[in-house]
Amino acid sequence: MFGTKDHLRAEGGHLTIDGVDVVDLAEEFGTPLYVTSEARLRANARAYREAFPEALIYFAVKANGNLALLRILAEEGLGADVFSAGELSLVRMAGIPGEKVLFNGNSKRTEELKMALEAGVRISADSLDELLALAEVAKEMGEEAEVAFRVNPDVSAKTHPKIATGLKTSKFGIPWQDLVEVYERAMGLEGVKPVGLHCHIGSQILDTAPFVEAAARMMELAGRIVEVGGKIEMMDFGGGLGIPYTPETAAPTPSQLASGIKPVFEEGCRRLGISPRMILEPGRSIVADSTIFLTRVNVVKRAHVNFVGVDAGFNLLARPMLYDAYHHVVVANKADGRAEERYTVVGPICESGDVLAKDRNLPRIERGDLIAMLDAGAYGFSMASVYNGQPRCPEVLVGGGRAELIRRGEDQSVLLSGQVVPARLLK
Ligand SMILES: Cc1ncc(COP(=O)(O)O)c(C=O)c1O
Ligand SMILES: N[C@@H](CCCC[NH3+])C(=O)O
Repeated sequence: MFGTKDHLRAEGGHLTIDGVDVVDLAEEFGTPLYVTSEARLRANARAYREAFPEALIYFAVKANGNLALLRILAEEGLGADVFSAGELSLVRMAGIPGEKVLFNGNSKRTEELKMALEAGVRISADSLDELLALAEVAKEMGEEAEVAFRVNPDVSAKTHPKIATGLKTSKFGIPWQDLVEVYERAMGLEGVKPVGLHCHIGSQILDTAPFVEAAARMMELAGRIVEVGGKIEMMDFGGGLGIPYTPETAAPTPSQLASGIKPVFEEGCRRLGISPRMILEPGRSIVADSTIFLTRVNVVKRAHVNFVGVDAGFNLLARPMLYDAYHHVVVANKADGRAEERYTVVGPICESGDVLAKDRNLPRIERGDLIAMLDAGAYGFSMASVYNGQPRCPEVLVGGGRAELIRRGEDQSVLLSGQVVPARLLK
């Protein structure tokens, strides 16, 4: 019933996650609620480790920054791709060692460069300007920064335009035509040690061909760097593997991705006589399907369309609003009910775009029913906000047959957090 998601079942009319009834979870922890299957998260991490046994897998923390989940991924041997000082702090707290971290970013602050150097992590330079700034900072600190270079390979990832990152019009990376020149420049700079190349062509990519195309371009560039006497210790091919959000979608597995890019990498390395470490940076394909998002029905309004008003909106799950993204909907307390009516599920936020799911055929819905949105683990909570005065919800981990709170829900005090009212306005 749930495709390859064997952590989800319909049992006695209720949706269960790893054998735990989600209707009970909603009672115990309240709604809205993010619920993650530990078993599924570990299985996803292992699928990558098995498909790429000789590579380093760096989890993209932007997909999900929950400490308990990062700790599980650290236990599974994963490193991390971080995109800010904040994400770097999180992975260090989760126990991911500095040598398994790459600090990415297209516009890093000086303090972030310093923090990365202090933490001893490798840095991906996104531009010549940043490289020069980094060299200065490193010299001042008496350090040498190990630097990879983010390449813009000008490859179309065939995904939603807002999440394609490897086209020449994208803000990310150094145009591939300029790369060798920048690398050579770095070779002559004090304070930096160039160690390899990095790319990331986009997210939710459902075909291995763009990855293969980007890998070929990266190996071609590695060849040109070797020709000018440069060293290549790492080749990071980024993340981006998509997942089947809709029941009709097919997505490549990590092992299919490996069949596509490994031959290009290995053949290139042989030809060039180099032996860099391969790195991948998956986010979505590790965490998305491990997590469901639960939200309670407040109202059913029969109007031009049948609206189901729930207690969570795009403040807590922004993907449908931002990218017209599809998340499969299950009525969790009627999980094996027959589809009887067509509904549009909307949140409580004061914007017409606050639609979580459009035109879905579902069992008959009434106030109090529990809606589960599937595949919510990536870019779900991590993109949540308190817009419209809505504090963020709790997160729960299901593992070993029990459920544990892994993030407390916020109360309204979060809305006051950091606010200062000048005394003159308090009269
Ligand atoms: C540099 C970098 N690496 C890795 C990722 C992870 O991507 P995904 O979650 O699609 O695997 C991203 C996000 O797109 C990214 O910007
Ligand atoms: N936030 C996007 C993915 C962006 C990836 C970050 N470069 C999503 O939810 O699909």
